[in-house]
Amino acid sequence: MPGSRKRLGYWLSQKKCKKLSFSDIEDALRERDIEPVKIDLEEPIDKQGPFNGILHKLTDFIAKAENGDDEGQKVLQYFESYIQDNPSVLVMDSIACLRTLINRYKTYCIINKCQLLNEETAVFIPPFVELQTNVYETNVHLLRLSKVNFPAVCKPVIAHGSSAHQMTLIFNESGLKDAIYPCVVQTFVNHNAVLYKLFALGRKYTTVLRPSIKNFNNCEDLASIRFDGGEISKPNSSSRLAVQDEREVNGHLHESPCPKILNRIVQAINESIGLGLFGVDVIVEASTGRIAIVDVNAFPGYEGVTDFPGRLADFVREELDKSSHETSVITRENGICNGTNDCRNLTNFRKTDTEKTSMA
Ligand SMILES: Nc1ncnc2c1ncn2[C@@H]1O[C@H](COP(=O)(O)OP(=O)(O)OP(=O)(O)O)[C@@H](O)[C@H]1O
Ligand SMILES: O=P(O)(O)O[C@H]1[C@H](O)[C@H](O)[C@H](OP(=O)(O)O)[C@@H](OP(=O)(O)O)[C@@H]1O
Ligand SMILES: [Mg+2]
Repeated sequence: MPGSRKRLGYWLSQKKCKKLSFSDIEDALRERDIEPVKIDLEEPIDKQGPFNGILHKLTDFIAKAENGDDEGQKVLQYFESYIQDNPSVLVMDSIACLRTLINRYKTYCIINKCQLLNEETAVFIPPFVELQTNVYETNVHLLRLSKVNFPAVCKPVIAHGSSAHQMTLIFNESGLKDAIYPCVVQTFVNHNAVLYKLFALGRKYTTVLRPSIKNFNNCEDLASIRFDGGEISKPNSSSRLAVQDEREVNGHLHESPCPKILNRIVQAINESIGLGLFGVDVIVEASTGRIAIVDVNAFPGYEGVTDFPGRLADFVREELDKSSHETSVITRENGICNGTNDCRNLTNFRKTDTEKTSMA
């Protein structure tokens, strides 16, 4: 029933709980009549329920499972079989959506199909290509075919996990020997070293300004540069790569992107990938003012979002209420279930891969 007391299972790493001050989130949830229960992944989940919803960040396990790791596969298997047996439990976010998101190439491809990306909105994804192995001639050919220009950023295909942020800036074709494979190579866009993080909860979001990589002009002869993609745009980044030389500034320095367009970007990603808790990293192309989407992150840090615990708790409450409303509508319309276990899933979080693709 919408408005009634709910039980929310959650699993976040200890590090993530600490970073988010999860005890504040627990208080905010309780204020909204939601009882948070930490899930022990080593015990059967059904014995820890019943749950109306589950909030989690299992991306590291998903990334490990993709790499064939036993622990990752086991955790996911248990989790997914629990969800299969309890389809009325709302999962924030669904494992299927996160599987897409941890692969940078798949994520870029899905967003690229959104109607939002056009000349009128001036939103784009910088040209990119997936390179599987270090075969120089093939890679040069693929790069040219995909219209990826130099400088370019080489990013690991898998976007989460320990080695997901090791990136290489390359300035010419011979730099391809320095990339770590498999990777996605993407044209580097000069943006005056400013990045905008859009921290989203469903369709609502907050914009936070961050440091970013400086401009590069006339740099065809530079040697490749390795960097940690996860560190450059942190609030207190101390990277020399993020220090903009005033002489290299192009166009207008701090032209903020139009909030209406940012709003549409968040909506498009919420719908096309089916995510509820996510961050979008955008930059403004210095020479044109166009907005480039360069990264989408699952359940990011939300650092800089005012009253994040309250906003997250409001979001969870709304989603749980929506979910129980949808469940009771199916019950009335089909007479197929009793409102507990038999209902089909309706929300974005639980769309199947086929449904998601057709929405893109
Ligand atoms: N196409 C691009 N053009 C210019 N700069 C870029 C581009 N792509 C990424 N960057 C820069 O590289 C940094 C890391 O890129 P990206 O966000 O894709 O990596 P990440 O490791 O997934 O980071 P995180 O997950 O912490 O957001 C960005 O913060 C931005 O400064
Ligand atoms: O500055 P933000 O909040 O974007 O930093 C995020 C980062 O973008 C990634 O989402 C990280 O997730 P992983 O790639 O899965 O490691 C987040 O790490 P986490 O430890 O908070 O989950 C960063 O906060
Ligand atoms: Mg990322």
